[in-house]
Amino acid sequence: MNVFVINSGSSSIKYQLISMPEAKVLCSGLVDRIGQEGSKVEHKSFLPQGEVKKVLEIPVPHHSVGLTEVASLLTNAEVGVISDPSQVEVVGHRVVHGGEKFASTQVITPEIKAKIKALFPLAPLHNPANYLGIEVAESIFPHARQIAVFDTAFHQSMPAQAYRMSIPNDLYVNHGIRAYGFHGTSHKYVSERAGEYLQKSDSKVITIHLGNGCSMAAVEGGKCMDTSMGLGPMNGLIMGTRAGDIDQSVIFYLVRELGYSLDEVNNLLNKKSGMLGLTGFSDMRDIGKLYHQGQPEAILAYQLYAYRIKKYIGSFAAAMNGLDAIVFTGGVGENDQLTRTFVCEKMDFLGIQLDPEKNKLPNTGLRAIQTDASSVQILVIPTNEELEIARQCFGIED
Ligand SMILES: Nc1ncnc2c1ncn2[C@@H]1O[C@H](COP(=O)(O)OP(=O)(O)O)[C@@H](O)[C@H]1O
Ligand SMILES: CC(=O)OP(=O)(O)O
Ligand SMILES: [Mg+2]
Repeated sequence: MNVFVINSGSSSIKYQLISMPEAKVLCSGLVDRIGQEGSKVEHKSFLPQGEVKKVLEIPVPHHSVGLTEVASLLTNAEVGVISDPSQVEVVGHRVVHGGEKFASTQVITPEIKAKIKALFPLAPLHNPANYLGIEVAESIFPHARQIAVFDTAFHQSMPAQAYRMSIPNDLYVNHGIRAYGFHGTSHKYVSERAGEYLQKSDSKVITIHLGNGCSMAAVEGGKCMDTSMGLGPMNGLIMGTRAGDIDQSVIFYLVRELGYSLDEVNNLLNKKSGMLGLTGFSDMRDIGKLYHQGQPEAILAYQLYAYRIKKYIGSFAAAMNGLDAIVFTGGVGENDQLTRTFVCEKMDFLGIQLDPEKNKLPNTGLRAIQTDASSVQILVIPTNEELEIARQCFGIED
């Protein structure tokens, strides 16, 4: 069964065509900078004769243009891996917010689409792009079953003490205001890999997903017990452009004293804050270069970014009453040695001791980077949200 997995972001689409159940990746790629200057499609096909790459530097004004280009690459004479779009039997969509309705993968129906749409205000950077991806895929692959895999699903196992907020009960009961958590597909995938590696069914693991969006999860015996994101994917860790946890007073001050509208506050905290607000850059590679040049803002930004992660490690270890492993994943977690160094510094009281040499190992797969004396394992595990989505799609089709 061919599953085409689409991970639509606000300005990018990541995709993979995966043949299940053997989990063979036929092709993969990225449509980047949608609606901006310099947009492009980077495509890789895994053909019998080897890997073939194709880069299209073309205007991609919106998601439908990007997905139409990708669909034609699937059947392209040079890099194509199928002969007709009807050979895609399932399209698996990453949908960021599923609210309290969806603890599992769903076949997309008009009702499901309406629910995804109703959650736009809670995930304004993500759900609209996910919805658009579904509509475009329905027109390009009309014969395929469209399936949604929700970022929130893995976190539905959290106990009430982790997801409820200390505000009047009515706001939860009648309006669903609670913590939901995100990046669940990634936290699930890497925590399962960690559990297999540790060979311990009741393992206590903290997963640290550091991409453009960043979040952490406390996972005990394979179940999520707590996570750093909440009602929407804004709070918790410092991210590329999002502030993460912030004192509520700041919002009132911005509105009452500095004349911000609520939309402007939302835009500030989602798109202009985080590492971008601290350094002028959101991409960790740029900030890493500035750090090595000794730029004070970049040094402070690294300190803040890591300090927030350390605080969550401490609180999640306390919440689980123990810790077997911490897992770094996502573009930054997998690749940035400096972030891992900062995070693990002065954590030996918890049994976390990084081996600086092992920390330099290339990102070629799962690796353990702690010293022999470290009682907590420090793992780097490349995430694979697309494979996890394909598995879940196959699971409900099977
Ligand atoms: N070699 C690297 N060193 C440091 N940071 C990296 C490296 N490669 C990617 N990153 C960072 O990873 C982040 C993107 O991560 P990714 O998981 O792809 O994000 P998302 O899926 O949220 O778009 C960017 O901040 C980027 O700078
Ligand atoms: C939920 C979320 O923050 O996703 P991303 O990291 O892809 O922006
Ligand atoms: Mg991501």
